[in-house]
Amino acid sequence: MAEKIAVLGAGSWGSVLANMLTENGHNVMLWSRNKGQVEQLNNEHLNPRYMKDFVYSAKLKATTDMKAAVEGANVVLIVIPTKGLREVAKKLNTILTELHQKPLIIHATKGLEQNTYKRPSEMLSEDLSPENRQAIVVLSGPSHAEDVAIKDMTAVTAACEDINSAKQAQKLFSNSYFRVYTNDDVIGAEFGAALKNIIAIGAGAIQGLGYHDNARAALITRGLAEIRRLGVAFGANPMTFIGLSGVGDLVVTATSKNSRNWRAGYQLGQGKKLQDVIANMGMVIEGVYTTKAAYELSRKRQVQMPITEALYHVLYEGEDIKTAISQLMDRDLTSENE
Ligand SMILES: NC(=O)C1=CN([C@@H]2O[C@H](COP(=O)(O)OP(=O)(O)OC[C@H]3O[C@@H](n4cnc5c(N)ncnc54)[C@H](OP(=O)(O)O)[C@@H]3O)[C@@H](O)[C@H]2O)C=CC1
Ligand SMILES: O=C(CO)COP(=O)(O)O
Repeated sequence: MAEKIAVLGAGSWGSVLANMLTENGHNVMLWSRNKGQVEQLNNEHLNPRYMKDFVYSAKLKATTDMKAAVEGANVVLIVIPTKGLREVAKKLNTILTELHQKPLIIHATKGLEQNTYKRPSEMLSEDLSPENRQAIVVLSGPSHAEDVAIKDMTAVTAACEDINSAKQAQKLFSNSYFRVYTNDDVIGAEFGAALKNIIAIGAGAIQGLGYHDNARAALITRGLAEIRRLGVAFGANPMTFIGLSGVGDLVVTATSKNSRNWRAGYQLGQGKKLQDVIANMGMVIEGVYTTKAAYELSRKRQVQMPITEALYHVLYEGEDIKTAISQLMDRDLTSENE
């Protein structure tokens, strides 16, 4: 059944998901705060800053007016970086109160909030009043916008404690090249999504330094161990970390040149300065901020996250990457399952 869907956020992922939902037959309105971008999407079906050379469906409509986007929508998909999520959620909450609407909320944000260490669904459940929303579903998994845009085969997870809402999201997004599984473990899905970006920066960095396949496999595997440790400490199901929103997303992000986090790490490994890498990316590098939040959270909770800690010292205290790697390798020898 065709649904009316508002998509908030027209960056690489929001715009490609909006396009896919349009092609799935839904009535989609894409919201962006950027007037020029909206005009170009509506008139030329292009969004070159975020998806160079990709031509969007002529049926996809965009607007800078959030109220117009949301009016009549029974689903709101939020695809905003962690840093801007509360600002957008608060604005949405005011609009939903005015419109007396109660849509299903789906989000695709991958990160943890600075200082509070909250997951995106926790932020949304605080800023969107219960009378203005149904359940909150997390859409997560190995899904670079660039691959979905060219209809490459992709599989992701729709996670929600309310499994019927997860199933609703599953139906909306699924098609011949995009397969959605359900999961009821929101905590695991969101920790996996946020923390894999840290390891992806690390994987890029070691490749930028000239290390090879063994090093990357070691980093991914031991990265997964510490992602799982932190997630489980907060109540995640350990099985979720061997699923799409865990190892799946970790593998794609830590091995793909499409990954903003991997590319950032690669440039750092080649000696570029963090501020220059951020300035030149032109898109969000969530892992830079998640590294700080996860490092602080792991210390507070007394969970061992040696790779995250090493990257924190590199990104925030200016430690030389080679020194950080030596320190990681020289730690006391230990058992794999600790
Ligand atoms: N790119 C991908 O392949 C995937 C990304 N994700 C996740 O999705 C989220 C979004 O990523 P992505 O699309 O890549 O990000 P981009 O950097 O490509 O785009 C971010 C979008 O969010 C908008 N935005 C940022 N802050 C605000 C704000 N305060 N108010 C209104 N709009 C805002 C930007 O608007 P403006 O242009 O005006 O700055 C832009 O449209 C991230 O958490 C990311 O980890 C998840 C899966 C895949
Ligand atoms: O989450 C993603 C793919 O699943 C996108 O990762 P990047 O932000 O590193 O490009």
